[in-house]
Amino acid sequence: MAHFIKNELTALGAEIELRDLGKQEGTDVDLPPIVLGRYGSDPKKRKILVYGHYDVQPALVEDGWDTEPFKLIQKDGKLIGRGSTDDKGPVMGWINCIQAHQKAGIEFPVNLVICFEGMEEYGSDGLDDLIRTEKDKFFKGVDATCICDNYWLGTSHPVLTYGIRGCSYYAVTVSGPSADLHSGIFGGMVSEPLIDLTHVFSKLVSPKGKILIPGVMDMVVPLTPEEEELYDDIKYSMDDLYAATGSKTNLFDTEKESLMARWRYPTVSFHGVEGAFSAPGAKTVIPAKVSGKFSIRTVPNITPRKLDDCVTEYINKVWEELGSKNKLEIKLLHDGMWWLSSPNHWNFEAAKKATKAVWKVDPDMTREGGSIPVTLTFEEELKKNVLLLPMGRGDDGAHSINEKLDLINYINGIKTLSAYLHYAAVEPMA
Ligand SMILES: NCC(=O)N[C@@H](Cc1c[nH]cn1)C(=O)O
Ligand SMILES: [Zn+2]
Ligand SMILES: [Zn+2]
Repeated sequence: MAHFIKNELTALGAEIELRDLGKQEGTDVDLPPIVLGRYGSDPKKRKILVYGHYDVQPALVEDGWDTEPFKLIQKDGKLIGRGSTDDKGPVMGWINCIQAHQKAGIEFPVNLVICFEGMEEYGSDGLDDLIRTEKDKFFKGVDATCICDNYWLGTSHPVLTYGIRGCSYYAVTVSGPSADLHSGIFGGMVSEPLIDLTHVFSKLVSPKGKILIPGVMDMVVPLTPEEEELYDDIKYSMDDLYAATGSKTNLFDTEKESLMARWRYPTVSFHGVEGAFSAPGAKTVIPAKVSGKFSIRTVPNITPRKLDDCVTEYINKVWEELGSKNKLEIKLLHDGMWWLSSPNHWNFEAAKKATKAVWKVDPDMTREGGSIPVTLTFEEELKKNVLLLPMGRGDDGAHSINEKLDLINYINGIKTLSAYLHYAAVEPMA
C-alpha cells in the first residue's frame, strides 16, 4: 500500500518519501513505512496537512463476508471491501482531489502536506515520535490539519467532528497446564485457565455496560447543562442505531443517552480469547493458556497512565481473591489519548462551507466514539487546529464484515475534500 500510494502521488507530481520506522517493539517485524509527501510549494499559499491510514483491520471470508474482503467490488451503488471506508477510500479520496484538479485544469488552492501511516489500527506505532522529531522540519509551517477517517453518525446527514475517545487495549493471559488437556480426564482436578479468565472478565463490566473497575468513572468530567443541550440538535435516531447494528440490542432507550455513552463516557469492550477452542464442532479440551483481549475507550479526563494503574491494581486484587494456582499476566498492548477540541475555528468554517456546497445542508457538529491516536499529537505538537471531516456513513460496517462506502459518499466526499481545501485557502484566520 505504501508503495502504491507513493507511485500514485509521484505520478501526479508530489514529492514523496517513505519513512522507515524500524521494527515493531519486541519483534523482528518491520513496521510499515509512513508516507510523507508535499504537493505544491507556493509561499503565498496556506499549508494544509492531511492525514489518513492505509492499514486496515483483519478480515477473512470465514468471518461472514459475502465477497472476498480484499477484492474491491462495486455493487448496488456501493464500494465493498476491507478499507473501503476505513481508511483506504478516504486516502484515495485525497489522491483523487489532486487528479481532479489536474484533469479540470484548476490551480490547486493550497500546499498539501501529506501523512499517511500504516499502523493506525494498532495504536499508530512510531508516528508520535516522528511528529515530535519533524514538527519543526517536515511539518514546519502547517496552518491546519484535516483528518478524513471517521463517519457520519447516521446515513443521511453529513457531520464534522471535534472530539474522539482514546483507547487502551489489554491482553490478560492465564496459563497453567503445560499443554491442552482432556476435559474428561482432568476436568475437576485442575484449575482451568479459561474458567479463571472468564471470572476475571466478569468483574470488569456489567452486562448493562457499567464499568466495575474502581477509579475509572471518578476521572470522567461531569456533564454540564450546556453540554447536555448540544445533544438536542443532533440528527440521530434510534432507527439509525438499529439499522447500523442490524438489531435492537440497544442498552439505552433514548438517542441522548446512547450518544453520551458513545461520545462522553468510557466503555469496556471484550474482543476475543486467543488460545481458546473456537472452531466448529465440540472439542472436549481444557485450553492450557488463554489470552483475553479487552479495551477501554477513554474520555476527558482519563489518562492512560492512571487508567493503567486502576486496571492493574484491580485485576490483581480480583486474581488474589480467586486464589487460583494458575498464572495471570496483564499486558497493555497499546494506548492512545482522547481528543476534544472546539469547532469554532476557521478550519471548521472552511469545512462547513464545503459540506454545504456539496451536500446542500449544514453539517452537524459531532464527537466520535472511536479513536485516532495521533489527533491529539498533531494538535499539541504543531499547535494548529485539527478537523475531522468524514467521508463515509454510520452504517458502513467499519471493522465489521461487508465493509462498504456508498459511491455517492465517495464522489461527494472527494468534492467535499476539494472544496474544503479551496475554502481553507481563503477563510479569514481570525
Ligand atoms: N477509523 C478510526 C479507527 O477505526 N480507529 C481505531 C484505532 C484503534 C485501534 N485500536 C486502538 N485504536 C479504533 O478502533 O477506533
Ligand atoms: Zn479503523
Ligand atoms: Zn480509520
